Amino acid sequence: MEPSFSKLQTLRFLLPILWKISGVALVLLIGITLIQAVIPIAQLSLTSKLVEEAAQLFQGNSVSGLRDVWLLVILQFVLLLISALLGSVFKYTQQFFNERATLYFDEMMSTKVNRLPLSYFDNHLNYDRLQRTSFSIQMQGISIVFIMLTMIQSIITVTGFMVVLYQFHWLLSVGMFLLVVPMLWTYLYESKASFKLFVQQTPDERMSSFLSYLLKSREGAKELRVFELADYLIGKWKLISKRNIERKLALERKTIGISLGMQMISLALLSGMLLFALNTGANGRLEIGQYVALVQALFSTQTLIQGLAQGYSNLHQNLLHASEVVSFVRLADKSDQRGKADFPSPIKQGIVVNNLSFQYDGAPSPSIEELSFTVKAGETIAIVGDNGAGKTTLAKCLLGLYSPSSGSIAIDGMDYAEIRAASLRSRMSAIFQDFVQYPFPVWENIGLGELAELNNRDRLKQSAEQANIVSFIDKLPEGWDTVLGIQFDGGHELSYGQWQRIALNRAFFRDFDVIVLDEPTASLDPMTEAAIFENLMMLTRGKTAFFITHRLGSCRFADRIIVLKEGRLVESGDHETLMNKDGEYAAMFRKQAGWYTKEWNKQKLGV
Ligand SMILES: Nc1ncnc2c1ncn2[C@@H]1O[C@H](COP(=O)(O)OP(=O)(O)OP(=O)(O)O)[C@@H](O)[C@H]1O
Repeated sequence: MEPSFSKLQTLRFLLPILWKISGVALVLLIGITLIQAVIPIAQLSLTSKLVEEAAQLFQGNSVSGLRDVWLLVILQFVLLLISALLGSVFKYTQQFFNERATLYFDEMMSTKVNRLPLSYFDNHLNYDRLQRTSFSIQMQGISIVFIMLTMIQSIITVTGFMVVLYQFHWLLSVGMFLLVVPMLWTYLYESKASFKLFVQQTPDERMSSFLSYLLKSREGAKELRVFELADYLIGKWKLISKRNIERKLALERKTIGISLGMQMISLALLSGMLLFALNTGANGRLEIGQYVALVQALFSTQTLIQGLAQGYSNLHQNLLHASEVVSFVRLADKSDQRGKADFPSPIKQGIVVNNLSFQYDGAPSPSIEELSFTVKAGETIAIVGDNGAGKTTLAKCLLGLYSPSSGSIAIDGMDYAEIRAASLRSRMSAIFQDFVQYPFPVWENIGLGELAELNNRDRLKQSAEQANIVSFIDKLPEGWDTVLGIQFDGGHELSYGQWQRIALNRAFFRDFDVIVLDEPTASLDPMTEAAIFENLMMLTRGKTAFFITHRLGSCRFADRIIVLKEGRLVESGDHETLMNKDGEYAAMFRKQAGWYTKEWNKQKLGV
């Protein structure tokens, strides 16, 4: 996939950013580059003079004796010293600039990723793009400035050398110029081919890193041992990695062949020019000092031209990588196209879901279809249904994380799309099935629910009291300051259910109008679960709450139950109404209740 930004557009986007990162460093780097560019030209004329003087001295023809030679040697020493000093300053400034730029681009990417709609993460092509953008930022994007500086330096030096060569004979400068063509072609071919391979290989590289991570991660450790999967997964990883390596080596073989051909042409040209210089010398038209300078100029120019061609091809490749970054950043900017209204807090009337359908990117059919229901402000709604019925999808739509494919959701008559994203988020809270386990202290794990109150220990304690987890926190080795999880030094691991209680508290710590709880008690013991549901009324008083659950007993706490089946709403009403109706809900409820009754015994299972 060819990035959609031209090299010029990419440069126009990048250069002001690089200037912003550190203008002073840029000026310093450019200044040093310019000085370093003319030093070799001065060196060349010094060498010529030095050899001339030395030849005179050795033959006993020198008028001034050693004095002039000494002066030249000192001059050469000073030039080399300046060059070395500037080299060191350049190296440090480069490192400084690199570190700053990496930080800047990493931050820019993380910010942009988090501004993208959640649906961005539902398409595998976007994961490929994210991977490529990260790689391009880390490895390539910011080297553009250094490549350009090196090229400027080489162009100035080469021009100086070309002038020197031209003074000997115009044929030499033309011959040198001819060297550029095959070199440039070769390197450009190589850079285009390797970028194409980089894009092609992204899905395989992703799978390979996923497997490599799984094989070394804590998440995979249990299953890999129980099912003895290590050898199988290592084999799978090796197969993909070998395929990747083979593709890279095939490209390498091809480019080495082409590059060898190019080198032969350039060496033949160079040898021809050396013979020409020797011939000129033999005919008495060159002094020995001039001959030495000429040979030095020829070799240096050849090396510099090679560097220039390589620099140009690197620049080309880097710009391709950078255009990945630019198109990603631009794409993120386009995504936030919501309205400007504020969330109508507190909610007075309620939420109206009207003909809501949502289809995932690339999915063959909608996951929820034509859902219509209303929720009064302050109501607690249970959402139930089989696996894959569309409960979580509906929850994400209710949270404004997904925009409807068709239909709408409105709060107090205001369509979600009209509300500013930040305003909508600030009034919503949620706990998901796969909540995050932050390896931070307890207070931070809970406080993250409402960043503005993160350091308000009194509010944290009050919220923990309401959620009934104070005694649990007090029993932890360092109470509120206990770092959770064992990934880091001094961390204390919790059971999944304990983690869930912390995550629940985080959700309730937020100052919200609407809360969505996706299987909030799935890992809790029956006593804790009962306590939480009894507490739910108090915790959500005056707020609108949705909870998804497979444990239908908890639906008794809901004002209303919404039953989904294959993405459609099939029933809605409170527990009594739905039981009396004797439809889907009643069937599911009886099935579950049967597990706890006398009739459900071993005989029924045929044991
Ligand atoms: N990111 C996705 N991309 C494509 N399809 C998806 C995605 N997430 C879910 N689906 C599909 O949408 C349908 C509804 O999924 P959803 O997660 O909403 O169901 P659910 O009722 O919450 O299920 P469960 O009870 O198992 O959690 C499923 O058929 C699923 O395959």
